Amino acid sequence: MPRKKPFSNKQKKKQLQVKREKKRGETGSSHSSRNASVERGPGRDRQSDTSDSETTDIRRINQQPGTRDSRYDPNRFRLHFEKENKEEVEKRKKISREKILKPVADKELEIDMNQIYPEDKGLDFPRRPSWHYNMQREELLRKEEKSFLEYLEALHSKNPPGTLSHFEHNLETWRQLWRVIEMSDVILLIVDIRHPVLQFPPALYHYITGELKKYIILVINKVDLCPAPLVLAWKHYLSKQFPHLHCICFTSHPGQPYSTLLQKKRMRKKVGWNQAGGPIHIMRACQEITAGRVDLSSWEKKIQRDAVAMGTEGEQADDGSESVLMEHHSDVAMEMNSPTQELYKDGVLTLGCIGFPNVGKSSVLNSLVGRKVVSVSRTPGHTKYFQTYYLTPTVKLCDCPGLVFPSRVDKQLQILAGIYPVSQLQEPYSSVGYLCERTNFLSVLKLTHPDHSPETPRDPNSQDWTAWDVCEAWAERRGYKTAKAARNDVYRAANSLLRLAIDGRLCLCLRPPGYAQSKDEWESHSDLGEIIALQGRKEEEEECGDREDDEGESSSELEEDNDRDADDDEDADGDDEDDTVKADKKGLTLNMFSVLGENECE
Ligand SMILES: Nc1nc2c(ncn2[C@@H]2O[C@H](COP(=O)(O)OP(=O)(O)OP(=O)(O)O)[C@@H](O)[C@H]2O)c(=O)[nH]1
Repeated sequence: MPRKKPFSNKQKKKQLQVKREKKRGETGSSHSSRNASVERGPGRDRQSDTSDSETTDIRRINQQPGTRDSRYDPNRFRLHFEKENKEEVEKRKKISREKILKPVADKELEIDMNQIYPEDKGLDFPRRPSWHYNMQREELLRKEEKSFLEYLEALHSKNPPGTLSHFEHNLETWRQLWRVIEMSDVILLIVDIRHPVLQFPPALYHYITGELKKYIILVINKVDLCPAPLVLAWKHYLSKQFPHLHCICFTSHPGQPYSTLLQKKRMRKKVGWNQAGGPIHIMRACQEITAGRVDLSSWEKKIQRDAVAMGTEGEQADDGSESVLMEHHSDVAMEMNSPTQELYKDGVLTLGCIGFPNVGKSSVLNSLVGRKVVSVSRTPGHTKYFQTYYLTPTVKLCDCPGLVFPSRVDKQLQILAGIYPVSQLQEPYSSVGYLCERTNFLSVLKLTHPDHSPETPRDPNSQDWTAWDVCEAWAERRGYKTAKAARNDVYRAANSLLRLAIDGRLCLCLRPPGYAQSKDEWESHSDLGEIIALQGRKEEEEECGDREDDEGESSSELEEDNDRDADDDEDADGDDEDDTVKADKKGLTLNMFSVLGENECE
């Protein structure tokens, strides 16, 4: 009898998952070829379902637990990124151990749009191929898949291996974008003020404003995380580059610069979502765009009501009891609308929130509504389905899952911008190195150099740091130890540092080209007061946050969160604070999404 092959639990799980997927396909439920994502590489023509497969060159991230509801697959819109070459990963690890970190010149933080999205590299995004109402479902799906393959081929023909950033390979998620763009009259494109050029694909701008002739309101979000002069400089740079944009600055957390996660949650619980800075500016931009074709007076009144309620402590701004949140689990592929359909249908303005993962789309939506209607998380790719919500009888909001467009940005910077779930990174150290070379990490983290090798003893006060040293010193400071050998858990420390950066607590802000020369001009600009007021700061506080001043919180404030550094849902069940406190009391890292594999690093 042949010997049985060893079969790991992981393999078993995968086998069961594949079986389940197959079964669903056979029963004719929503999981058939529509679920397919197309893969590049040796198996280029092959199509796969959403199950994990080690044989492909696409990595599927954010495995979600299955639900009893067999109508939809929670993993259908998982992030799909190209797998990284093993040797490349090992090489980067080695460099992180050996390369001495050197602060980069300020000039290097100035990033031009053309560096990220060079015009001649064909950095387009997948478009929905033409269709007509008489098409059969299967025919349409095949056509979309074929067109997606052609898109990938064209992209790779202009960009040699290793030059492209991580980008979304899940066709299902692109379909969600198509649908949201089709049904929206005005697009709210949301970017993070710390790195707006990364998240603003010019191809999308040209498609929406040029081909579809629709308007884009660029919501420059999280302005609480950047110094006001830099916010102004970015706003002017983007408006100049893209003249058809309506640029709006926004924050869901005004008045709380660099507050800890715990403070942020407590504050939100106390004051709710209706204290955001910016909804009125979005409303005014919409008034300008619609030019009286939609009656927006109900929205204006709502904002006034919210402002009054905010002044009356403890009062809930708007219970929104008449509004309904709809999750669209349906077959998006079959919901066909012409992208140039009649605008403002039935006198309703539909606003579509789109953007990269983690830029704060759901938070903007909650802030516009004035309370939590969609869930917010630090984990990128949290929003799974597009969701619609009536803000008022004449204003409909639509939240789209985050999408990563192809670009030529460094993967290290992409990770710091929060597009990749940190707990699932194969190699976090090079991103830590990237961060440290661009921030004043030593003064913020107050680290002591580890004297980590008896063969090459180093001066503990040495300024020669490698990325690995930083992680080791942070592990030592936070008491992160490996379970087996009780050595410093460097991987966990690296994850923790990256999360601090993504949350904006160790702040890395890019700058528009020429910022260093024109800094004085921005610091005395007449619009500065408006931005500072939006941030909820006082003028004298404004100095902080710049690289040469302070990159974030003090080391003790960073520690206040006490290990709360997992990829967690910020407001799961709306009862986040209690969970946090419980976790803090126990001194444990509570990973509500242990399924994400966070604990694997321990
Ligand atoms: N400091 C600060 N943080 C913010 C702001 N808006 C959102 N965040 C944080 O950014 C993270 C992501 O927010 P979400 O609203 O879930 O982002 P999203 O774009 O919907 O993310 P996906 O679901 O991945 O597409 C959360 O940790 C939020 O607390 C803001 O204005 N300021």
